Amino acid sequence: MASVPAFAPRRDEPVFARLAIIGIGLIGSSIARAAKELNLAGTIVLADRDAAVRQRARELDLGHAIAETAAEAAVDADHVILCVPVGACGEVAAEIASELKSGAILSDVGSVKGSVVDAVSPHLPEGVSFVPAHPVAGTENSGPDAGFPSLFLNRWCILTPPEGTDPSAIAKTRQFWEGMGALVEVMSAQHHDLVLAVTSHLPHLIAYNIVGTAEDLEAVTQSEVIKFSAGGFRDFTRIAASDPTMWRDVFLHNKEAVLEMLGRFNEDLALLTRAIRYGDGETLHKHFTRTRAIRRGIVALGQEKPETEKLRKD
Ligand SMILES: NC(=O)C1=CN([C@@H]2O[C@H](COP(=O)(O)OP(=O)(O)OC[C@H]3O[C@@H](n4cnc5c(N)ncnc54)[C@H](O)[C@@H]3O)[C@@H](O)[C@H]2O)C=CC1
Ligand SMILES: O=C(O)C(=O)Cc1ccc(O)cc1
Repeated sequence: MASVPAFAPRRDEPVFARLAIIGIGLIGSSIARAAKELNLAGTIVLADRDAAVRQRARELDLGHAIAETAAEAAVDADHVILCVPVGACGEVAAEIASELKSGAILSDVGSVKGSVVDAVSPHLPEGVSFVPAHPVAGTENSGPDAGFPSLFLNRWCILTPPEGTDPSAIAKTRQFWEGMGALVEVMSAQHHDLVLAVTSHLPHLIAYNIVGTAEDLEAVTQSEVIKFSAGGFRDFTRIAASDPTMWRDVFLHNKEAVLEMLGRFNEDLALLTRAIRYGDGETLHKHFTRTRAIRRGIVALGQEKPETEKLRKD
């Protein structure tokens, strides 16, 4: 029987001899699946603080071993990736610090970078490099069953190494993410947090808000909000189903940038509100023409429907 071709080239030699993944949710389990399938790491050890998640990871045969603790998983690892909510990165770094070997590269996948750098850096032992990463790829689902190996294919992964980070550690981390099919870009943590506040964090907040507003209305209109929900509202409900712990942490840890973007958003919304109130069709038409061109530009770049959407299991 012919074997199923891998979604990305399988490596002859792994990038890392030993990879440790702490947090076996959507992102951690996707990395484990991709790294195993594509031979990006010789040995993959996973850990999670939740015993039920560890048990499920064993059943799913994720990686090569499931450790009881994060510290145990970190022993002798060349690359350790924190795949836990942003607010937990500091405490996990403290837990594993004494086990990190000299020359190891510590990384994470948090959706916010500045606060993770601040929380992790004080625990970094001598000789260990920290290369924070953010794969800009995900879904509204969480847990070890939600992951899939092609999640990062053709998606951006942003690295935000603090100044003075060993260039070879950055190069290795880049190689690892490119090995999973990601497109890698390097920028400062501060710039990352500002850009992501408008492209990812604010849209999630808007979705959480509108779905809540609609449900409040539902009491008045019985089931009509759900019954007649058109594409737009349905898309919002998908986003609003995203993990509450993860998103609580994102907003608490990217507070300044999100508040800045929310301020601008409210000002622009006030302009549109005014145009509707005073029947200013020209303003509305001009605005909608501008946003349509933005969408069409994204489609032309081929980024509106990533390959992962077609490959993902629903
Ligand atoms: N969900 C998404 O679409 C994306 C998420 N991210 C980031 O990836 C990280 C993980 O997110 P998901 O995989 O979606 O979350 P998830 O909820 O699917 O998995 C997180 C796992 O971490 C474990 N965990 C929590 N605290 C821990 C601790 N102190 N020690 C050990 N394990 C712990 C949980 O038990 C859970 O199994 C977050 O920082 C998030 O911001 C990044 C890109 C996309
Ligand atoms: O499901 C979606 O539409 C997402 O936007 C997924 C996502 C969530 C958080 C991130 O930091 C990156 C990507």
